[in-house]
Amino acid sequence: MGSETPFQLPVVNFSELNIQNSGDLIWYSAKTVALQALQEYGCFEASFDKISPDLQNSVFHELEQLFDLPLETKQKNTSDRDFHGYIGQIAFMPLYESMGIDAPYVLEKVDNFTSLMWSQGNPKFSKTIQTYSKKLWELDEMVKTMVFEGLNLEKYLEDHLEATNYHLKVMKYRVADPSESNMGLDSHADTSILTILHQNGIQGLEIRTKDGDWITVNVSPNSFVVMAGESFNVLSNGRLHAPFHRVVMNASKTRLSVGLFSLPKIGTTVKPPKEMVDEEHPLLFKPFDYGEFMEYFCMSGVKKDTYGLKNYCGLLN
Ligand SMILES: O=C(O)CCC(=O)C(=O)O
Ligand SMILES: [Fe+2]
Repeated sequence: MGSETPFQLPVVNFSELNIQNSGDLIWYSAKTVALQALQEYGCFEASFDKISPDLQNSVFHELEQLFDLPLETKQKNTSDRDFHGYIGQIAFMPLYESMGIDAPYVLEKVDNFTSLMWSQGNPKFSKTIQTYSKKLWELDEMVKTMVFEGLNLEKYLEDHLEATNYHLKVMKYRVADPSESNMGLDSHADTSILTILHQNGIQGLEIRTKDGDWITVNVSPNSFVVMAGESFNVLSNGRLHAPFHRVVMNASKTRLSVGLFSLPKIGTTVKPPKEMVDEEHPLLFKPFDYGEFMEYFCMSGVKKDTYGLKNYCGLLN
């Protein structure tokens, strides 16, 4: 394991794009690259100057302050949903800590989180995270518009977006002690529809290709990694690849990262539109409910290098 060849993911520039101009040639060429990359690698690098370097610096500055809070404070970030609250102090991944905020583009939601962390409030934190999340959300919608257009599923897009929830996860990976493993986060595929990742300039993300090789993703400064999760794999009836990925901490500085996860709303049935199923593409999954799947997923224990959703509702297991 771990051939770790330096590798450049396909890059898509979203800076000049907006959904209103989806008839333009630049939209079309960006869409072609994005869709191909999601099919081949399950991810691509996105540049998006609507999130300026200044805003990025502010986000990571605020996150430094957040992770510097006492553990008892950070542990006030609880959730009735698995994996949505504080995660950390885990024996087999000691470098990792994370916290989560649902619907992070809603100021009130971020404020609720902020007031748990700082009893006197912290308007700067709230506003920075909300502004940033709203822009990430725009990027998420552009990517989904491209995928739905590219797969001729435009007529389903609106309902699909309506049936989606968003969760922002903020993460910290500390530097490993000499006696510790440098594995920051073990290999997994996201269960989300799409995940948009962003880091503080410290590398560490690795992706497993369809051939099983691990590649180090050197993300350019100011760029994002857009990645398909298993829910998109199901929705596209296998067309989009959900890559296994992990974080390896070879850096000598703390790595901070952020992920905007889009997730199917609990109580909605996820299944591919009928256009995705034909003789050449037999149905690969039973329809599923994300909430019921998560219950199964947590009960059965998260297993390294295993597709949870495929295990749960795959028809060809
Ligand atoms: O920190 C990263 O870049 C990756 C995080 C990740 O894969 C996850 O939270 O699912
Ligand atoms: Fe992930």
